[in-house]
Amino acid sequence: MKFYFAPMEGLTGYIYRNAHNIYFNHVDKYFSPFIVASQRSFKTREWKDIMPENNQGISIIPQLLTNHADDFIHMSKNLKQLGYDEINLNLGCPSGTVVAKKRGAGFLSFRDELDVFLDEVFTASVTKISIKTRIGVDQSEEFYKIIKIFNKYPLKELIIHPRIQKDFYKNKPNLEIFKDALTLSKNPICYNGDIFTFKDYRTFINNFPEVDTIMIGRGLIINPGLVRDIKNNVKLDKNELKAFHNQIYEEYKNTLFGDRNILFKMKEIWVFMISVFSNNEKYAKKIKKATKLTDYEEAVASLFEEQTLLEE
Ligand SMILES: Cc1cc2nc3c(=O)[nH]c(=O)nc-3n(C[C@H](O)[C@H](O)[C@H](O)COP(=O)(O)O)c2cc1C
Repeated sequence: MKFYFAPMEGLTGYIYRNAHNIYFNHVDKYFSPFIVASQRSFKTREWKDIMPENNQGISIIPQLLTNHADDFIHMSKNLKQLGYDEINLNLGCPSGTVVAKKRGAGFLSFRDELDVFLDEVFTASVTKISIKTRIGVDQSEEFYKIIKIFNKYPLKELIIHPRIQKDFYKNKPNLEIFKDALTLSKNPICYNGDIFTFKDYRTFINNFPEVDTIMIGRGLIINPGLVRDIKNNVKLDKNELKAFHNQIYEEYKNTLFGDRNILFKMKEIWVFMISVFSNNEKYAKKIKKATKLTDYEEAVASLFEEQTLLEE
């Protein structure tokens, strides 16, 4: 089984990825949070995230968000120059502002335009292209039309998060549609969605033994050792989690300016990671309320000292 770390805007930037790769070296590929493609060169933040020096020893696939073939091709060329030979297209982002611009999952409603877009980017053939997609915008059945378009092109991989845009993260992944995708797709498939525990993984793989690639997002932010647990049955340890946390925190302190920015990044991780701890509510509140680094450090230290990690 291959495991991918899902792209997560605001969370899985290069600082997080590097720390994860040092402490939990069991993920086959990381995907960068999306970069909005355009004719410009990279913004500083984007550049830092994908520059090879900041991703040494990490297998990373950059992701682009756009509905303009010219922009996709332009940025693909820039990425190729940096050594990337695969680019992932984001057709899954459900956010209102992204969808309103016909991007991400919003592009799935404009199937003729999507077809023309793919025709142009595959004709240009700058790098290999994989797609990360939802199964539709308003209804799951849209997927049967969408897959016909994907099947016209030689994708490196089709990563399916079987929710519709309107679901955001509510409801359950639609495994009926996913099952059909496995038979209908001419391209290799990777599954993504709601694998939070070893048990979730087992249940999924019992139902879909033919799947050989799984992408995990929130489950890995909650428990960064989840893939190791699945592969080797080694549980997350509090000391290594603390060391992992400290590495990320120190790096943010070294690269970001001002307590506010550092705390903002750390709090985003804790929204998820707090769930591996027992009795976490009180600590979650303290971390959320922290406005100074010292308050934050105190809250985190007491959490690690006073609570244990939950098993599942
Ligand atoms: C905070 C957040 C940021 C995300 N950013 C991206 C992104 O930049 N690109 C993308 O394709 N998906 C993004 N996603 C979606 C995840 O990659 C993934 O598809 C989704 O969380 C479902 O997988 P999971 O159930 O394993 O978390 C994001 C999700 C969250 C919650």
